[in-house]
Amino acid sequence: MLTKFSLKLWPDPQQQQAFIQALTEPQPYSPCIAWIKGRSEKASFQRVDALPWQLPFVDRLAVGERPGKHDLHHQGAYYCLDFSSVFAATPLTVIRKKPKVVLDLCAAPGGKSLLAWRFLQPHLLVSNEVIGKRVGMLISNLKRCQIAPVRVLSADPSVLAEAIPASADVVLVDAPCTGQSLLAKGESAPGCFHPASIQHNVKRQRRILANASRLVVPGGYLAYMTCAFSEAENEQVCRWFTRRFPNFEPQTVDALLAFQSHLTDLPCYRIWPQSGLGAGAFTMLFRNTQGTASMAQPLGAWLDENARWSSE
Ligand SMILES: C[S@@+](CC[C@H](N)C(=O)[O-])C[C@H]1O[C@@H](n2cnc3c(N)ncnc32)[C@H](O)[C@@H]1O
Repeated sequence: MLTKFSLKLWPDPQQQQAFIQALTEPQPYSPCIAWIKGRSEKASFQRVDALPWQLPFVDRLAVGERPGKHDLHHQGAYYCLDFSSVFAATPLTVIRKKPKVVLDLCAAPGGKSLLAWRFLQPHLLVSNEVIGKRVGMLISNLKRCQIAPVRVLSADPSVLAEAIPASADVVLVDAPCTGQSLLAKGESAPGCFHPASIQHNVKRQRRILANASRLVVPGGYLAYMTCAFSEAENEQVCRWFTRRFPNFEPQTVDALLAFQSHLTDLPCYRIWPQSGLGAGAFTMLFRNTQGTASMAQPLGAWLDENARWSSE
């Protein structure tokens, strides 16, 4: 099934082989940390050279470093992530104006929330995780890293779209997906190449994006990302979104031009597992071009009533 899948992605047999090999013989990638406040002198990790587009508060470490074991991690000095997550969050660097509200719709365990908070410094971060049993780890990570001000919600995106429409300057959709890139980390992702599983995810991704579109203020941004490789869950979902919601304009990210997806002419960016940078990621940014006046709802009272956790 993997061979058939790779044929759809790559016309070139060498690329197909490299892709298959990255998934069947996983190699370790550089671990990565995002500093929450500033770099600490106490950390003696061996770093590898930063890439030109790497977020300035992120370090890539030498393979073999174990930053999750260090006291500084327990103290919340940094957050550990796969470099693919840093890549997926990089389109946020296009956003020049400090946002009032950043809403992360699919937030647990919290990596993208944290990167967005750290880079954009919003007046308020709202991190939502619909699956109840995943909310605890999200709160625990936000608390450990002392992210504030933040409210944590646990609601389906459709509920939020109804309750607090046009309320966020930036909405993140790090969508649930087939998780195909887990294989490149040596983890399992049962059924991840099965067409039925891909279609199930596509439907869910479209539904989340449609609801997300209602949450973005005019002039605001919507970032879509996954850790899947299938064209259906990525380029095709984005193509569907641009047709269905033409007021959402695709945004070019100059820093990522070298990562342009070869599967589309939309500004979609990808890290492939055979690049050696990370297990894999897809990312695309849209801007809501409908009007410029803010239609933001008075969020505060609704959040006070509905938040599962608040930093204040
Ligand atoms: C790729 S993970 C998010 C990772 C997270 N953004 C991070 O960087 O740490 C996708 C998340 O979407 C959640 N999810 C599952 N079904 C969902 C739905 N219907 N709507 C919104 N989120 C959903 C999953 O529970 C999961 O936590």
